Amino acid sequence: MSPLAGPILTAAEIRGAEASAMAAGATVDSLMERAGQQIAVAVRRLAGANAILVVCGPGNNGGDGYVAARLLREAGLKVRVAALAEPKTDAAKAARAAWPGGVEPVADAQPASILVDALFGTGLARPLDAPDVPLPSSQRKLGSQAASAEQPPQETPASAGVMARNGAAATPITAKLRALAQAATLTIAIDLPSGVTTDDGRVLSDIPVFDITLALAAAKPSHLLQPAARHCGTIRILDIGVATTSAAQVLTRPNLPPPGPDAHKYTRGMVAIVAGSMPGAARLAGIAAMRAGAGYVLLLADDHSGPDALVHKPFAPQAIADPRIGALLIGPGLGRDADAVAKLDATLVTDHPLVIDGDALHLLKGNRLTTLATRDTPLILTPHAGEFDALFGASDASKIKRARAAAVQANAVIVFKGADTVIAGPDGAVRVAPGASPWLSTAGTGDVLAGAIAAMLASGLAPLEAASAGVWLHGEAAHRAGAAFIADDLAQALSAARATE
Ligand SMILES: NC(=O)C1=CN([C@@H]2O[C@H](COP(=O)(O)OP(=O)(O)OC[C@H]3O[C@@H](n4cnc5c(N)ncnc54)[C@H](OP(=O)(O)O)[C@@H]3O)[C@@H](O)[C@H]2O)[C@@H](O)CC1
Ligand SMILES: Nc1ncnc2c1ncn2[C@@H]1O[C@H](COP(=O)(O)OP(=O)(O)O)[C@@H](O)[C@H]1O
Ligand SMILES: [K+]
Repeated sequence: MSPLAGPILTAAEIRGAEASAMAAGATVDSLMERAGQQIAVAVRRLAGANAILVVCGPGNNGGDGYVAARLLREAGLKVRVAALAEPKTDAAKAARAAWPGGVEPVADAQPASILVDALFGTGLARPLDAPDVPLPSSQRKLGSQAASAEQPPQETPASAGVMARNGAAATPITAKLRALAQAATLTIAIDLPSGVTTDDGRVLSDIPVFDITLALAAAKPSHLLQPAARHCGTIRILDIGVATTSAAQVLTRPNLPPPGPDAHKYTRGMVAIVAGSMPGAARLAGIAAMRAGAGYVLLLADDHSGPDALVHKPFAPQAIADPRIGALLIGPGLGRDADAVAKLDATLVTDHPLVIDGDALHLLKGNRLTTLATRDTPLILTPHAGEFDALFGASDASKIKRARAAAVQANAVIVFKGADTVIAGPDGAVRVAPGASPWLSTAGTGDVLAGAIAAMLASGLAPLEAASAGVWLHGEAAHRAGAAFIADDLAQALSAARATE
């Protein structure tokens, strides 16, 4: 059981990885047995001596549930199984046959302190209450081990079940799942919470928020993309012997060594920031750049407020021509007037590595974006959802797909911000940031991020690494800043975030 990290695989990619494992000698049954073993070990650790209810669906996610239930029972735990429908796959049928206890219809299942959701995983195809799934044909083997579990099930007429075959009014699956979850002290989803898509972070049904999700083999996009990610709770990855690789990775702590003994301010990186009609935003970015570790930050603004360490100069084409500039940031508080346009156009003709944020992103629409894409020097764009839609068009596609397409279009690294920030490069590399603090939803935090990224770019990191390091530092600073912080506090907290080894 390892923390959320490593590659992020779509449903098709995980099926490909599974196929490779099978080409190398594994079988669906052996993979399912291994998955069930790992789940049983994890659940046992989490459940203690508490009674467990495993709810199983008709596919291989349900199969994993039957295997885990059998192994947990063999380990002496009180386990009951409830099924939504008879297993459909051969492996799930075999797993069901090997489960020696009874099987209750989910609709009738009494709760247990530990709820294990093995209804659907990567095969979920539609909202939970949409399909006509029949009840298990053999109801249950009462008098078996099930009777010794906490709150053993009572006999219930078949007509009372979810999606009863006689067409009687059905209890919606989601309502039942919510009720079972509410009555449990710990809820554990196998692979994915049932009711979320695998690839794009959508939640198809009104499902509960789980305490823990045990992701099999690797993270999937919906473990990270909102709103699905918030239904996962704490995510742990289980190694089930399937090798996984992907161009998409969970964002992790960057390797940022402290300055060497021979460092000087220019070797640590010089950031220049173009200020505009709201100089406070550019100032915040400047403070953030300094606290993220830049050696020299130049604020191209007419006013002189802010910390003394921040060097001020009025904006002028010769000021941005300084060859020592390692990254030039434009956008925070720039405005969209003629002055802003002139500053942006002067900036775009330099050959400095660029970070473009905020208002400047709106001004890129059309020709400027097309021209920018032909530029060879490093470029990072940091849109929030509104800026992204304005620049690249709105779409229902997954945030990862959209960020990748935008990166190709702009020939730039895209930092698509939000509660689930996605960083994408034109070569298809993707990093997705997990667990951002919702307290970041306050004005000015994007300016702080832009400053942190500019500092990383000026330090010499490649654009994808610079953007990733900036997003990580920003997230770490937010956790350190705690609750109800303001953007100034966040910028301040970057120093401590940068100091972590
Ligand atoms: N990755 C690995 O290496 C390994 C993965 N393993 C496990 O396999 C899981 C994927 O299994 P899976 O492909 O069988 O899909 P799963 O999620 O069980 O559901 C598919 C079934 O549900 C049905 N169905 C779909 N939506 C529905 C709905 N709303 N309501 C009702 N029914 C619905 C669908 O029916 P159909 O659409 O075909 O009519 C089909 O019958 C994966 O998450 C992991 O747990 C391990 O066992 C081995 C190693
Ligand atoms: N609900 C949220 N949860 C986590 N992070 C968030 C949330 N809302 C915003 N953020 C983060 O806060 C920052 C806000 O940036 P932005 O929208 O540009 O704000 P501003 O323009 O006011 O500086 C981004 O880094 C974004 O990823
Ligand atoms: K599940």
